[in-house]
Amino acid sequence: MVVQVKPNTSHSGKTMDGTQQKVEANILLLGAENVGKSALTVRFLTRRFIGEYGDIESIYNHNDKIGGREISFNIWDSLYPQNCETTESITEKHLQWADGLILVYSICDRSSFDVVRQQVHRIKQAKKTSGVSPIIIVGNKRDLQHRRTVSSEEGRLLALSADCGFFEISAAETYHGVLLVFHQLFDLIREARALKKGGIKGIVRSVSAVFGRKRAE
Ligand SMILES: Nc1nc2c(ncn2[C@@H]2O[C@H](COP(=O)(O)OP(=O)(O)OP(=O)(O)O)[C@@H](O)[C@H]2O)c(=O)[nH]1
Repeated sequence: MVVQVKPNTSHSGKTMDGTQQKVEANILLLGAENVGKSALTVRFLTRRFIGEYGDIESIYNHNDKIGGREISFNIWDSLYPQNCETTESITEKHLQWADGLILVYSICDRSSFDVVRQQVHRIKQAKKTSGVSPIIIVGNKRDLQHRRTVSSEEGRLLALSADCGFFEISAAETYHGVLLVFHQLFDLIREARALKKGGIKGIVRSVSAVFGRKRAE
């Protein structure tokens, strides 16, 4: 299926009358086939796990509220090419579009963990000059402990060494873990934007906005 990609025009801020504008965040899901990329996406969109998803590559839109603010998520559920041993499937187009990335492997499929390792490496190489968008690595299918071939420690270490976030979840069992992944990624995107906009001052402003809000609640 052909995916139409609009240029990345995500922005945030206030409208002329001072009201908060909707914030947009483009999120790209990558990872080998069969790891649960569609399951994660559908869980986030509908709170449901439906079991079988078919091979459809799509960009979905989902509106959410975080800390009282309207967020418009555009979620690109990508397909990993069959019989492809390389990571050439990640194009500049993917990376330019994405404000943040979720790299998914299955805890019971070691080769899918290797794919994520290669993809992280490739993304870091490609974005060396323009700055890397935040990445969260997700070990999915946590419910299948008896078939585990990738330890939590290995996942955590990979994330640590590549400066990525890390979660182990089961899209099949819980909605909450999936929600945490998307919300944490959104926080990282906001930090990255603040840093781009105003250097360290931007981050301080963004942190104090969070604490200010927390105190008010
Ligand atoms: N046990 C278990 N099965 C899962 C979980 N998440 C997904 N699955 C199953 O894994 C299979 C693949 O899930 P998909 O979401 O289609 O995986 P995908 O990564 O989108 O696969 P491609 O479309 O081939 O890229 C399906 O049979 C799902 O039901 C999970 O957390 N636990």
